[in-house]
Amino acid sequence: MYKIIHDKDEMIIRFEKDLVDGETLSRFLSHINLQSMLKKSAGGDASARLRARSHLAALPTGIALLRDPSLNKGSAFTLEEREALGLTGLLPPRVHTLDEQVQRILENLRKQSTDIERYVYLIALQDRNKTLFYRVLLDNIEELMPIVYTPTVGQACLQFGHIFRRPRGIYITARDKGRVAELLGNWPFNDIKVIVVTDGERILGLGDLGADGMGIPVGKLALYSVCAGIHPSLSLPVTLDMGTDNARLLNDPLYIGLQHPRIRGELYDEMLEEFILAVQQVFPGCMIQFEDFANRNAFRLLQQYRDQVCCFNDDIQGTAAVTVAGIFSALRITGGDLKEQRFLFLGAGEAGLGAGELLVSALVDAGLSLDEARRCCWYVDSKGLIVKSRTDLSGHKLLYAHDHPPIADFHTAVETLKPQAIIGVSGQPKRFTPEILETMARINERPIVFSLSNPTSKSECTAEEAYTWTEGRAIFASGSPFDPVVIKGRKLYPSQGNNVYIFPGVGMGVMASGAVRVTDEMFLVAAKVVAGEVSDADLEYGRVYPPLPRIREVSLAVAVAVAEVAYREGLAAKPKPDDLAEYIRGLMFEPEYQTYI
Ligand SMILES: NC(=O)C1=CN([C@@H]2O[C@H](COP(=O)(O)OP(=O)(O)OC[C@H]3O[C@@H](n4cnc5c(N)ncnc54)[C@H](OP(=O)(O)O)[C@@H]3O)[C@@H](O)[C@H]2O)C=CC1
Ligand SMILES: CC(=O)C(=O)O
Ligand SMILES: [Mg+2]
Repeated sequence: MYKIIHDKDEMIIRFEKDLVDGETLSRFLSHINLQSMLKKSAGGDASARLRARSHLAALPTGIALLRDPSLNKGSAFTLEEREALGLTGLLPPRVHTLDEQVQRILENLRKQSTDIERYVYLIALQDRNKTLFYRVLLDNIEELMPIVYTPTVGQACLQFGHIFRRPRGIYITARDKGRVAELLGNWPFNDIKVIVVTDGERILGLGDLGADGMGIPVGKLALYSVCAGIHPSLSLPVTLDMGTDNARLLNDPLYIGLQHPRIRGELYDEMLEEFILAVQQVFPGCMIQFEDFANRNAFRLLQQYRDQVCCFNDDIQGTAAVTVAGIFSALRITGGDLKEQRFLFLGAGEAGLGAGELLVSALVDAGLSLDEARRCCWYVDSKGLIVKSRTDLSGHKLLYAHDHPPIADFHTAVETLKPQAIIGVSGQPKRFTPEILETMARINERPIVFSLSNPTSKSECTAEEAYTWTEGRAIFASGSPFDPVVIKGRKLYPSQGNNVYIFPGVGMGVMASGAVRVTDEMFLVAAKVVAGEVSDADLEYGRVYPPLPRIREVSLAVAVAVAEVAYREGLAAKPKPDDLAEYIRGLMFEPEYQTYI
């Protein structure tokens, strides 16, 4: 796509006419840190010419080039590149292809004896050679997503300070008050389109892991690049280290965060506000994804900022979309009418109430009144069934407090309410007991059982339990992956009901259209698109989500639909391309080596 001619006084980069769009160009230029020196050619077409004095030289050379993970190709540098870029002698003589390098990585990875070792190995690869890292992940997504994401990322966060090698992303603490913009400005890339930010207080279902929660934004952003092709240089993981109330971390000499109790109240809110404003200033137009904040902050931060800046909460909105998508697919198996379903959630937090809200939108779309739609959704929280007579309810829970006698436990709620679907989002393992599953199977020909809590150790039941206690009739999805299960000689394929089907595509759709807000409508269309990508053959295997190897196509379809919403709702800052799908496809990062010479 581009060619670099390099002599001792100047460097010229010529972009082939019409092959390079502004986004690719700026991405490339931000790599080489010379964006300010770009001069468009007189015709203003897609060709561009850059001149720079050699002391500002573009590509690093020699060891510095090998140490730059965005540009490094390792043994794949050609002999010409080695000569021109001062690499001759610094690499073993044999030139390898990207495919051969992938083979080497897989061989080594599979030799590791534990998943956490595989995690450390992959993160080290990300530190060395991003192209190779993303190639390996993209081509082996089913095998490797459980390593860079749930469940292994959970284990990594539990011991983050102990496996820590190199920093990644930006850490912001309360002692940085007044200079958050300056910290963001320290990031080497200035064209950031997506930030995933956490304060580490509710990492998966593992609770408060403080700054050790950084593994989550890092993992989510790797998936933005793998699943939706958002170029890695366009995203930034951020941890707001507001302290931790985790006694183990407060006493751990290897903990990476500040060892003080969690900051609450005014100072916390001021830090959040400063961060949000700093992002607008340093990375205008950047989308912010709130991730794994505790319930007490998640809803109110979303409420506060969703109409002010381009942001969303993945645990509330992303999870909602993937849950609704799974329900749409499951109904194709049961033949049920959405309007006649009763959904019983175990857990009435971010994931549960977010899913309820989106289900209600879908039910209203299907013709129910708001009240009727809400009556389809029932919740059991840590204190029992949510009903009108309870006096301890607040916020969104009140919307689902139906007129019904109190029920203390989930099994009795299942027996009494006879739901078609039970959805576990409690972060509490093993709550879908054999008795509950048997009851679901007695009530329903094809019971819908979604056990969405992460990581695997927190799942409300395993795939094997779900199938065993329902005689293989359950339509089962889980937040973390489970292997297929053979029941009575039949192989059943559980699906992974995880917001990874949603957030990468949403981010790409927002970026492509320049959407200035992220709306609920975007999540509803995302749910419909994901459900629409499930084939009849998938359903026959028992899958309610598309197979992971199709995730790029699925994310592309989500991105197109989300961008369409942005254009329709007047939220898009960019002109609409004639062919939106082709345009977005063109933005997608392919992990391939560029030819430097
Ligand atoms: N698959 C996916 O894509 C996603 C999965 N999740 C998972 O969902 C889980 C919950 O996350 P989130 O909603 O954000 O957490 P929250 O803390 O917001 O909510 C947890 C809910 O579970 C309830 N709960 C806790 N213990 C029990 C119990 N013993 N019986 C019944 N209910 C109980 C809580 O009750 P109370 O309100 O009374 O405190 C609360 O309503 C986590 O494991 C997370 O990993 C989250 C996002 C995405
Ligand atoms: C998947 C996810 O976002 C969670 O478990 O928090
Ligand atoms: Mg999350």
